[in-house]
Amino acid sequence: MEDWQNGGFGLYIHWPFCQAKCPYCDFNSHVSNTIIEADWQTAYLSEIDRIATLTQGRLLNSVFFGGGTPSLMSPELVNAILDRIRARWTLANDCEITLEANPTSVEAGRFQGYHDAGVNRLSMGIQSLRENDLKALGRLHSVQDARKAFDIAQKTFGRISFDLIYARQQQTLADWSIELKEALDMAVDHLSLYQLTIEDGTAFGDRYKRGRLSGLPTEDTATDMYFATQEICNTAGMSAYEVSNHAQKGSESRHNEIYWRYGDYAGIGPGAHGRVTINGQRYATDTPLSPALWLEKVRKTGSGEGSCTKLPADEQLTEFLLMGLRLSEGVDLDRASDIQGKDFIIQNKYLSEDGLIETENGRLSVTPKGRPLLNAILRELIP
Ligand SMILES: C[S@@+](CC[C@H](N)C(=O)[O-])C[C@H]1O[C@@H](n2cnc3c(N)ncnc32)[C@H](O)[C@@H]1O
Ligand SMILES: C[S@@+](CC[C@H](N)C(=O)[O-])C[C@H]1O[C@@H](n2cnc3c(N)ncnc32)[C@H](O)[C@@H]1O
Ligand code: SF4
Repeated sequence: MEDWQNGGFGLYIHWPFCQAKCPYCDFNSHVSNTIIEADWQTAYLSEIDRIATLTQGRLLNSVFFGGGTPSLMSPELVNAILDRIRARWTLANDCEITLEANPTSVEAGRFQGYHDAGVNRLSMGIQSLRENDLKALGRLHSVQDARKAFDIAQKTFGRISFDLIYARQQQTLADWSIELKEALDMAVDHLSLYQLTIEDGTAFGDRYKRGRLSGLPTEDTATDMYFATQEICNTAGMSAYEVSNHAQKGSESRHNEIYWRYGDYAGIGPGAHGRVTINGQRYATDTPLSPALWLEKVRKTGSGEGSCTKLPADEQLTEFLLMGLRLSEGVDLDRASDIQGKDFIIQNKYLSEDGLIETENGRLSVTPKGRPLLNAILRELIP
């Protein structure tokens, strides 16, 4: 086996800029009007060369342009990055190349260019199909923009996905059920459905602390929304393959699966993290968060690496379970034993007696009933 013990190998490229900062978002994204693309291109290509040297001979299963808003990159920049990647690694025949896009008309105008550069999957941040809610979420697109951009994407790419956020302010269970069905009518084969999380350090986080974020559903309503989501998507043939990700069979995101199957991925760009195995040793890598510092570091030292830490077996096992149990397919118990160097034993017998987890054909998974309790289950399973 290897590569990496079947999770595969991918590259994550982080573009850290957005046109405006959304009030809920704690991703590493910044608004700047002084972006010199040529400098960014030089830095990305230099990082690709450095990482290619460390991972020579590996077969690439996925490239993911994430952000920030990668659809603000010019197609020429995306093409230059992909050209360099194609020159440095062998790409698997079915290599998935995804780019995250915001659905404004300007960005939709670049879709063909991304396709021509080699992108074969587009992931669109639609977030909501309700005008007022898009405004409350601070988005710059309208529902009509989103639908138009989606149509263009559908004509351009073989695979498309979009993200929606639910459990929003003033949203009821009935509202969400109708909106979700409208989304499913848009004939997609992959959907990411995220429950709104109020993150510290965001505008929503600040408003929430001051008691100024009104109309959020209660925890019980949000849980009901989660179960309704599962039911509606199951009926539409779009079951969850991970907590928030739904797909038709065969349309699961390869890139996401690399992370959840605990494969290897190298992170390029400000704030990108990676898990890379070199000579049998698994490392966790990261890079400086600040776009300016990252750019400066690559230019001056020839490396954007912030830290590169050997992962001890117990941390690997924790990560393996944390990631893998999010997937409906669960984790391979033999691999858990391999990682920790002795048999992996489930200590708490009540978890399976209560129908929260199950073991079948050498795999351990969390049942649909257990899924909302995933964090509590993980605490019981991690030695
Ligand atoms: C890095 S963003 C996506 C890229 C793109 N800039 C966009 O906004 O469309 C990835 C996704 O995470 C989700 N997301 C970000 N912050 C969230 C939050 N606080 N709660 C729930 N989902 C969130 C959004 O659905 C978003 O599309
Ligand atoms: C937020 S998810 C959105 C997925 C999207 N809905 C789709 O199906 O394509 C984006 C992907 O990029 C990865 N990612 C996001 N930020 C990252 C970072 N800073 N370093 C490495 N990977 C990152 C995530 O783990 C995930 O696989
Ligand atoms: S949600 Fe997307 S567009 Fe909004 S700030 Fe975050 S990364 Fe940027």
